[in-house]
Amino acid sequence: MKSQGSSNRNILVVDDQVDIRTTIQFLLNNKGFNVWEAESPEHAKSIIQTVAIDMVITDMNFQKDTTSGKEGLEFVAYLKQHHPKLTVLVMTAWSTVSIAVQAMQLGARDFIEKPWENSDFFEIVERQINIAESPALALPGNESLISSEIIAESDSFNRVLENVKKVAMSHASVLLTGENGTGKSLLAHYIHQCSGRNNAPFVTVNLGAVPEQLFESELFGHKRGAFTGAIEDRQGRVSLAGKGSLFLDELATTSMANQAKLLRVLETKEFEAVGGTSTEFMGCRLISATNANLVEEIKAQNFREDLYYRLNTIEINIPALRERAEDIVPLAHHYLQKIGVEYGKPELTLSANAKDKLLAYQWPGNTRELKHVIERAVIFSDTATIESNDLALNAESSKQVIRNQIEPLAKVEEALIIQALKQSNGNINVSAEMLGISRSALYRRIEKHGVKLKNSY
Ligand SMILES: Nc1ncnc2c1ncn2[C@@H]1O[C@H](COP(=O)(O)OP(=O)(O)OP(=O)(O)O)[C@@H](O)[C@H]1O
Repeated sequence: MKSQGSSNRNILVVDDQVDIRTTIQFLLNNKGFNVWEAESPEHAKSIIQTVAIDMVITDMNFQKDTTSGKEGLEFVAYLKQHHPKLTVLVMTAWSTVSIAVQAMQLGARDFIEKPWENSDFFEIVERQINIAESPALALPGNESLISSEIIAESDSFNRVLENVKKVAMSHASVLLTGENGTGKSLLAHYIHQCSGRNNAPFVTVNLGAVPEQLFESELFGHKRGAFTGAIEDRQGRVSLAGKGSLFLDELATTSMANQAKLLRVLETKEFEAVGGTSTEFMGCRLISATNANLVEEIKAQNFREDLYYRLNTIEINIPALRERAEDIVPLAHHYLQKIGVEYGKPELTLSANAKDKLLAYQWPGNTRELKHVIERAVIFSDTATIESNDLALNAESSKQVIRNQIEPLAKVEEALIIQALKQSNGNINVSAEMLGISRSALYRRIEKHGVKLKNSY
């Protein structure tokens, strides 16, 4: 059955419930689309044979009392195989979002949660129609710029990239997990660039660096005079992100009280600036990252389970660098080339011994640490080849510490932090750089170990 809109774009709605089909038909006709209806995947297949359909929006369960999504998944796989250019959106209940994730792995572009807000529903449809009509929207120059900066040789990191590209097109909240320096921020940016939101801002909030009492103001903004120090109106990050992506880095550092505030906004999609009276709509997509084990943090009652489920529609774990040894030398070459050019030494190479040393090291600071090691080596190298001695690493002793557990790891960590602070005369930026971790990660550890910050060391 077809109902006419004013445009020539055809959307096929597949659902066994007539009221759902009617609601969508009404909504999309109003926006100018022609809507075709099918009550089953079989019916839909016959329509697709005869009509030039632009988009399929399909339910995942077609038999009474089934919730497995099996029929829907088979239908998505069929569409991907026989009509690979067709844009497919799936509809799922909030509790079965995992089915939507499987559907996206099979080729669906995005999902719509039932029950939906009409504005959200239309926004998702419109974004995917725009991407289908103008693929450049999804893959502008920036995408290739960032992807050329991402080194991926190992199977495990390539799998991460595959998943990242698949989820980028959807509106799903993504949680990136992995140790410090594994590339979570880089991939968050990449998700944004590969998404249909890439013409809108990508805004980062490093939650580890936001003082507890300024959390609301940082995220939602404040009005002049709202609190001592609020000398003028300030726009929050959520509103700065607009319809783009908001990247919440160091998520686990958020206090329970602020987690509750964040959750409330995510549930209602509405927020007010501190001291403000008007309600604003949250239109951005959320990408978050943490190096903590949130399941453990939930058990320890440090993290809200309901917030975790709001943020981790799709969770992607980035393996530590030592678990993907194939990436180590290509990454080292990448940085050697890049940093070599910056320092006027473009011809530098790595000796075989240097490569062995890089491969033997454990990389607790992951790719960030590797980058710093190469930078140091470039600065100090006097010859065209970087030898193992030029790398300020001691693979043997680093293994020794892990093998013998000479000191509890926490003690070693504390001692290293104090040493870095002493050497940098208390400068947090320099210390973080020396330790190969972010500023906020350093602050967190300083707090954990109770290290006293002094003006001079
Ligand atoms: N696969 C990669 N290819 C090239 N560079 C990478 C890759 N992964 C990470 N990097 C680089 O390593 C550095 C650290 O990465 P990034 O800041 O994204 O890590 P992170 O996991 O967000 O760290 P943290 O948890 O400390 O915030 C950055 O300079 C980033 O560009």
